[in-house]
Amino acid sequence: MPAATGSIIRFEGASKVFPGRGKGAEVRAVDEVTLDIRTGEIFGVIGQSGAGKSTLVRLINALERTTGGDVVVDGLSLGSLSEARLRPVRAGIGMVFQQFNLLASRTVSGNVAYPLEVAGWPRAKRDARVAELLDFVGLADKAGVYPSTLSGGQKQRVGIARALATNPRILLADEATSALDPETTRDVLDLLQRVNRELGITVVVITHEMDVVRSICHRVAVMERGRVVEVGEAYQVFSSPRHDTTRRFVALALRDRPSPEVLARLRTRHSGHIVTVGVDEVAGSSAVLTRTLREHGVDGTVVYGGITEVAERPYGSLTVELVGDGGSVEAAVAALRALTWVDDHGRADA
Ligand SMILES: Nc1ncnc2c1ncn2[C@@H]1O[C@H](COP(=O)(O)OP(=O)(O)OP(=O)(O)O)[C@@H](O)[C@H]1O
Repeated sequence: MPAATGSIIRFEGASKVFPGRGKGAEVRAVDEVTLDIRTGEIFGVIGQSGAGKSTLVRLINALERTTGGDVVVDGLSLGSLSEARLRPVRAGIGMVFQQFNLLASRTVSGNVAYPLEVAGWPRAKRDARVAELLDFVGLADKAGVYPSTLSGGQKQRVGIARALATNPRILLADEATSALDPETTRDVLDLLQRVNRELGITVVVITHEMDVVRSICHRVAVMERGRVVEVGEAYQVFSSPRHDTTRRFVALALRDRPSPEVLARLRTRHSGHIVTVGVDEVAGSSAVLTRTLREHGVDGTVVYGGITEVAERPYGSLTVELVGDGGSVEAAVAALRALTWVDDHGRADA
């Protein structure tokens, strides 16, 4: 993880209230959010549709202005800045969108060059920068083609190259992978990770998929109805979610724990004592599990589960059928409990 030092973006009781449409009530899209995003990190904002994620992120580049509180970017309080003084702040922030927003009438190079033209870069400098960016995103051979001929993943790479053109310190990615298939999503997430690591750019990722957070985010905020209901290190939030909304997102991303239906099927196939055991960096690995069972003379058969990576650290659970004599299974379960969390499903006939 890059060294995350001071905060580059700070929400200070920031609110955005939209007037009601027609006779409808006003919408508190962002409701008194206080939050720090640190220099050099990949920060995720997750929440269901309508939670206020897009609005929160649009407050960072002042595409939306706060109606209460403030947002401080690089030490500048946006609430007090005029439109003219916001311009250089916006130039230091790149943005990529779910629908790519490429100009169909321009080639790939033309799209990437666009913000440089707007910023008044001379032709030769512009061409060199575009070549460098296309090389970085792996599209040097597509410079002269039009966006309509590109795949979704390639379009998003162009979007990222364009967003990086003017050397921003911050990149905002609003559901950047939501229109992509899983394999292409992985490629684009890898690219965002390189943007962060190799260029030192702070990346803010908005998503409704915890899998995106699991793959690349260092820290995450969970939003619900305009509020941040949980914030922390991605690993911490995955391993001990405190809010119900967070728990639902985590369960969807990991899919490692057996549902009641799966458990019922497991019982028809396995008559022994079934437990689900947490596997994480602190509590050790599946090797610790195996050793503990061996020490108690208990046989363990993995019947369900999965171990994945959260923020590049191991995390998951294994559901195991335990078979042993006398009280050995109970003793083994007690020993496991001392190491990690254990969900004891018992025996089918218990
Ligand atoms: N310009 C606007 N005028 C009125 N209401 C708005 C406006 N923009 C957003 N909203 C409302 O603010 C709330 C939050 O919207 P926002 O788009 O920020 O949520 P989101 O979490 O990004 O959801 P999604 O993923 O569906 O975009 C929603 O109820 C939305 O209808």
